[in-house]
Amino acid sequence: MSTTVRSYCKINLGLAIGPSRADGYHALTTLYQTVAAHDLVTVSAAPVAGRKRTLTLTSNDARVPSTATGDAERNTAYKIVEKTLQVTEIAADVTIHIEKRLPVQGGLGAGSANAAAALVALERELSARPEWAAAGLSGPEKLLLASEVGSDVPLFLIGGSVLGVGRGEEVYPLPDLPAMPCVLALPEVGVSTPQAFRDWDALYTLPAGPAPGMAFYKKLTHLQASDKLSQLSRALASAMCEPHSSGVLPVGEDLAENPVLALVRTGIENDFEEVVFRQHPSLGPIKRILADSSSPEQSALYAALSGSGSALFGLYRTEAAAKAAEQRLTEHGIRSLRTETLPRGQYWSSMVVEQSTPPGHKF
Ligand SMILES: C[C@](O)(CO)[C@H](O)COP(=O)(O)OP(=O)(O)OC[C@H]1O[C@@H](n2ccc(N)nc2=O)[C@H](O)[C@@H]1O
Ligand SMILES: Nc1ncnc2c1ncn2[C@@H]1O[C@H](COP(=O)(O)OP(=O)(O)OP(=O)(O)O)[C@@H](O)[C@H]1O
Repeated sequence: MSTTVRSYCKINLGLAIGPSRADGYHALTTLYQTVAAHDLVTVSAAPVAGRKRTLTLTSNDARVPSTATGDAERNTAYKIVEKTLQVTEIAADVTIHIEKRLPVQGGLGAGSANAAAALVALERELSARPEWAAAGLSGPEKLLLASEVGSDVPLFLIGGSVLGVGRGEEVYPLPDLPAMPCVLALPEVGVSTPQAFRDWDALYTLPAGPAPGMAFYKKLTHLQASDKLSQLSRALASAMCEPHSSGVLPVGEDLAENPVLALVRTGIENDFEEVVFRQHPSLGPIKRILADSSSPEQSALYAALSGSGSALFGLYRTEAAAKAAEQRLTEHGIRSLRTETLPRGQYWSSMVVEQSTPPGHKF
């Protein structure tokens, strides 16, 4: 048997970084949105005699930790499959293949999505065998395993528009924003997420003891940092509620698009831009290319860095505007991907590509 699923990626519509926590993570608030661009993850599982299980991981991309590169244990998909087999006490030979189409270290959560996709595919493999069918994990158990693999993994077990708080792993499904044309700009540079958080701390944390040149440091107190999180939460809540509130829509604005317009009007920002655009000066101009057009109707409704980057995205009102943005990026020699945001229903209904059974197999 083998099951292939689409491993969709995400963008962040606003990301506020809060105080660093005792466990080394940072509190954050973000609105995740799943996007149709994807990798493909194939899992096959076969029973083994005895209790010894084997796990093999292959990929078409040498940058993905795999059995061939000798560090498969670092791979998010490997980790979640291993944890699931341990918890369910299932002895199986499992192979995972990741066909990478999305960038590595792109801020699109592609590696995190691979873990959620591997879990979905593994579940389907297990449920197809009578001897394993009863061993399934509950929804909360799956979210817990996902959060142990990475802060960005649980969102992919929800899909659509998702509120992320805590260190990003505490996720709540939000009413879906309408599907919109989206262009991803994929610069050649990779950005390390831990390094981007360290750069944030370096910018906003005063060094211990008296130091000359203190004026160069900005201090974000614990209180101010917490307030940044609350500000974004308030902006998200009011924007999501706007179509139902007593607010009067400005003339000419489409009600269906209104939550996105309302979000943009609240001034959502990605805090990572402040540090990542300094470290990688080529990225700021790409945001302007995504955002601006000579004709106002072709400008992006919103453009920003995704997560810690290096990918950036633009959201557009029409396919024509998205195509024009793609064209502008091509003219500047920047790789891009034209796609669309993916509401929760479509995320789940289009996830499974195929499930095959070996000849002669009986359910
Ligand atoms: C930047 C985002 O992509 C936004 O969506 C995520 O916060 C990153 O999520 P992720 O890649 O799943 O991150 P994890 O694998 O959990 O953490 C990688 C490293 O990033 C840092 N990290 C991550 C999340 C967080 N809220 N605070 C942090 O400081 C920590 O140094 C951690 O060791
Ligand atoms: N399944 C995977 N695919 C790609 N990289 C992986 C995977 N599992 C672990 N990694 C490691 O994780 C690192 C980050 O890769 P990933 O593609 O998840 O970054 P990202 O898109 O920036 O994610 P995020 O938005 O969560 O920060 C890679 O450099 C790689 O060594």
